[in-house]
Amino acid sequence: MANAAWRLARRSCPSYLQVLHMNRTAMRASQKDFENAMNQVKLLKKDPGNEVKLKLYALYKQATEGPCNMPKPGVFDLINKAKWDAWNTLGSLPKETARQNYVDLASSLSSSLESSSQVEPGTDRKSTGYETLMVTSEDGITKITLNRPAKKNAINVEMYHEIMRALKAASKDDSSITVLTGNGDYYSSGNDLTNFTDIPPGGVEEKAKNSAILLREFVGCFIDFPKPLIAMVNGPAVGISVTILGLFDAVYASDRATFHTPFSHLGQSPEGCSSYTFLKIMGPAKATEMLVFGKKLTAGEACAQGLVTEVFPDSTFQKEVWTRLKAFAKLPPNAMRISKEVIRNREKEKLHAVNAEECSVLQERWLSDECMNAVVNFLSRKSKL
Ligand SMILES: CCCCC/C=C/C(=O)SCCNC(=O)CCNC(=O)[C@H](O)C(C)(C)COP(=O)(O)OP(=O)(O)OC[C@H]1O[C@@H](n2cnc3c(N)ncnc32)[C@H](O)[C@@H]1OP(=O)(O)O
Repeated sequence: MANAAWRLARRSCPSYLQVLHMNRTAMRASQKDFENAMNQVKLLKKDPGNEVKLKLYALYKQATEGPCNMPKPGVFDLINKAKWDAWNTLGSLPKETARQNYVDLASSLSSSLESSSQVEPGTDRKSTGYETLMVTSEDGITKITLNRPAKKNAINVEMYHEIMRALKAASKDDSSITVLTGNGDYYSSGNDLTNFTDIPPGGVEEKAKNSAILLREFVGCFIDFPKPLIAMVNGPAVGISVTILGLFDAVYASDRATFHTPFSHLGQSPEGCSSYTFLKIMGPAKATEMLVFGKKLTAGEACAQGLVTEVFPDSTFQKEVWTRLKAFAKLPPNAMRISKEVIRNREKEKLHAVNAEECSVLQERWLSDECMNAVVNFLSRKSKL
């Protein structure tokens, strides 16, 4: 119902921006102003963010139905509870005032978001053009560094897109090998769990569908990457940052690194083709311990099981691995690319099918109580891995 209201608030019709600006001077917003404001919201080019969307939702409900007298949703029904809270906060605000406030808010959003969208995209970005990564290319090596150290390099939606962009660029640049690593003490803590809180107008089902599409495309880029792809696992790795290692050509790890895929704890299921690659790499028994029971492996254990190529003491990790990679990068690049093709190509079709299936299972999992409760627990700081 709440989503229906949000959709209603964004229902399409012609633009009435000018009329709306004239009406802003009136004492009270008319029904027509209100409808225009709803259209204005619909036409916003930028997402105003969850807080503002909640405010719009609450004002819409107050303006159309009056004070909130719905039963309060359960504590784990995170999204509907946030909506209920926003509406309930308006208390006995009169319908007319709510309508006027909605109109004012829509108008202010329209001017602030429209003007910020006129700024050239990327003008204040780093020279690399990435917000969440550092990408460098030298000595025949393109290095992609996950760069959200304060968040343990959790992969947010922007980072998923940037990694795909960086991989596509690396596949075409003149480097011969590509390296993925992390900045700070973590390699990556996996999927950014706050990704689950940005709910689109179509609700949680639409969110799950979009996430499955994103995940499939993301993993697809690793399956199809044409040059030798090397992971330098500088610290703990969690979730998807571990599962995709099965699609890399070599994995070098610091002895500080750990490998953890706690999908059952999170009410989720394996991705990154790990339901296929891990079984091939370490056999079903060990793969089950990791993927079903969430056993965390040390770097030594991961190496013994074939997931990691070699482990280095943390104190010499960078020096030793870079010396080796620089030597690899001097090998004839076409020979390396073709050898990778020979080794990997016969598996590609299978890997894409596995990827599609894993994403479709996850799409359902993300809607489960088990998964939603795990995310709520993390966000409310009740649980960590
Ligand atoms: C759309 C495609 C989906 C693909 C499916 C992918 C699935 C997965 O990857 S499942 C794995 C998801 N990851 C996790 O469940 C890890 C959650 N994080 C933790 O349990 C802990 O943060 C930790 C064990 C990784 C580190 O603990 P600690 O050393 O105590 O550090 P903090 O918890 O204080 O973390 C610092 C800072 O970073 C934020 N953060 C860390 N990991 C994540 C994360 N995965 N998502 C969102 N935020 C994360 C943490 O909240 C702290 O932030 P502040 O409180 O703002 O400082």
